Amino acid sequence: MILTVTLNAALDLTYRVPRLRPHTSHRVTHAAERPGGKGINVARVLAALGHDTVVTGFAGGATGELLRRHLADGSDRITDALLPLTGDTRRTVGIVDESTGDSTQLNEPGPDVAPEEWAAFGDAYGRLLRDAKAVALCGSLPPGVPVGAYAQLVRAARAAGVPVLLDTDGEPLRRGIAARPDVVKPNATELAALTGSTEPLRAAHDARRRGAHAVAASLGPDGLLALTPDGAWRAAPPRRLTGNPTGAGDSAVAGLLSGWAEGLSWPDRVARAVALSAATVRAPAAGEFDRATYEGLLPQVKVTPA
Ligand SMILES: O=P(O)(O)OC[C@H]1O[C@](O)(CO)[C@@H](O)[C@H]1O
Repeated sequence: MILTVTLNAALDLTYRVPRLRPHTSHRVTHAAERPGGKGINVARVLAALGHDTVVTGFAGGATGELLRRHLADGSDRITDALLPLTGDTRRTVGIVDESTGDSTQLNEPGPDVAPEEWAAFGDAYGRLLRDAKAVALCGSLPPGVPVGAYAQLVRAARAAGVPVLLDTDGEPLRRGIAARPDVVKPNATELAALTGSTEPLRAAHDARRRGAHAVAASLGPDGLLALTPDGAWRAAPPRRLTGNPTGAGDSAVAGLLSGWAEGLSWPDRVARAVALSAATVRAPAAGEFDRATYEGLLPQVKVTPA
């Protein structure tokens, strides 16, 4: 199975409004809620691609219970190995402006995690790694989890011989990358903040020097840049697609991981990541992908040496 870790899971709420105007009140035309947080989004896409997928992390309180009930309804085909927590799982709110398609995201910080809850996670994670053929560590850290948590989880995966992908930002990324993950998947802003360079290829070289074996940087509508031990590639969709980009980076992670698990070459992995990202932007619900768009775009993704 493929394991995804979401330490700061969320119940994602999406509100659609005809036009978003700050300082005014809005009538919501459509509201949706679903289990979220980056690793859960990755898992949903992996499962839709036919991979046996397990999610772990934390879920607590009434919101955590609701999130787990959604997972248990089976529609996402994900196995729930989330650990209980005393605190209440956070919510995130995405507001989609129907006049432009743009979305505005509000992410709560998340519940406090006690030292004994974090220690219990370390034990459970070690057990889950025994059956994992790859692991993705995704998203922000909730309060109480040490800032070096991802470095610790990367080291544990490497010690267990399980390939590990890291998708986070800020200090947890800076520390995590030094633990030598197989792949990091920052977006352009996160990569620039890490390295101080806004030129993606130069920044990716810097990220590799900091410890990542491979860097796959998502560049929004411009696609993806991969700098790997096998070579460097840019992958771009055939045209700019408009829509809701929430979860597009998570779909890219699923594309990279599923491609790795199926033994695809790096150029084929990045093509899949870009097609899945673009198909997520086009899907009506945030964090899902439109399969027809994905299948139509995949052969049209242009992969060129970088
Ligand atoms: O963990 P964070 O970085 O706060 O991001 C979480 C949020 O990002 C998303 O995963 C989209 O990438 C949402 O589902 C939402 O839960």
